[in-house]
Amino acid sequence: MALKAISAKDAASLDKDLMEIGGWSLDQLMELAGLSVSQAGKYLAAPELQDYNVLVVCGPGNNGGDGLVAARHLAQYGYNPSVYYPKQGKNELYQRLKVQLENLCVPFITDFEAELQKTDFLVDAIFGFSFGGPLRAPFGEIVSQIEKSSVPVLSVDAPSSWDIQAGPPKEGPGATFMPKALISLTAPKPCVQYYRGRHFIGGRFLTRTIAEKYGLDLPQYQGIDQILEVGVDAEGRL
Ligand SMILES: NC(=O)C1=CN([C@@H]2O[C@H](COP(=O)(O)OP(=O)(O)OC[C@H]3O[C@@H](n4cnc5c(N)ncnc54)[C@H](O)[C@@H]3O)[C@@H](O)[C@H]2O)[C@@H](O)CC1
Ligand SMILES: [K+]
Repeated sequence: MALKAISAKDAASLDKDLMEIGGWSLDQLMELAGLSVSQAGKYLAAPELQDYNVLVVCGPGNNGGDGLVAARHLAQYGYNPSVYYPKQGKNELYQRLKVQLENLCVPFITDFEAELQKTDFLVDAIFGFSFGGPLRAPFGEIVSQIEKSSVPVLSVDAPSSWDIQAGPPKEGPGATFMPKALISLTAPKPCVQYYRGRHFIGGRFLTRTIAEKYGLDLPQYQGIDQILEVGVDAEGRL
């Protein structure tokens, strides 16, 4: 199935349209985005829920917010998530998501290296479509550690450290980062052409009018599913 990509600028503008014209709140969009991430995680993880450790690494923006929501759903499904959130977003929405996780006894860990050793699966919710420029501390070190580990990774919206347009950096942290799975939200970002792995689409809130405005395809989600698996062929086409 072919799905057109959306630039970072259009993705930000589409979000604004959903909220300013479409009647959505950020909480709602983030909830559906995070729900999709959790469904992709469940799809990829082992069926033995109880002993399955999932480490959700969250960045300071809304990509990190999607990770916080996903961690909550994974906990409710019966997985054993923990959250690494080294630069915590200050706004009220992130604070509330954090309280929700604390009430489910989901740990916020500080020793990332030790946690990486015991995790079965990692959700990369560090940066999404607003990432730009070289990685600032502490994220260069975090991405390097993820890159070096053999833990399977699900990246949310984009592999963190990749330029949204131009893909993986030529050198330094992230240059060899290739997550096992990627879930694009609303529409794939242009960097997906450099991606090789399992690819899902999620964020089931696109309307026909908005899809037409941005020249996007409406993903053909099946039934009640919040995600759809889409391929990437040998030439990088979706
Ligand atoms: N319509 C959609 O598809 C929706 C998307 N959402 C999510 O929102 C994301 C975009 O969120 P944001 O715009 O908040 O941005 P991001 O979460 O992509 O990143 C912004 C944060 O990263 C920091 N940052 C950027 N470049 C950096 C660098 N080089 N080194 C260190 N820090 C850096 C910025 O200072 C800022 O704090 C999407 O990718 C998606 O995951 C959802 O939450 C809501 C709906
Ligand atoms: K990401």
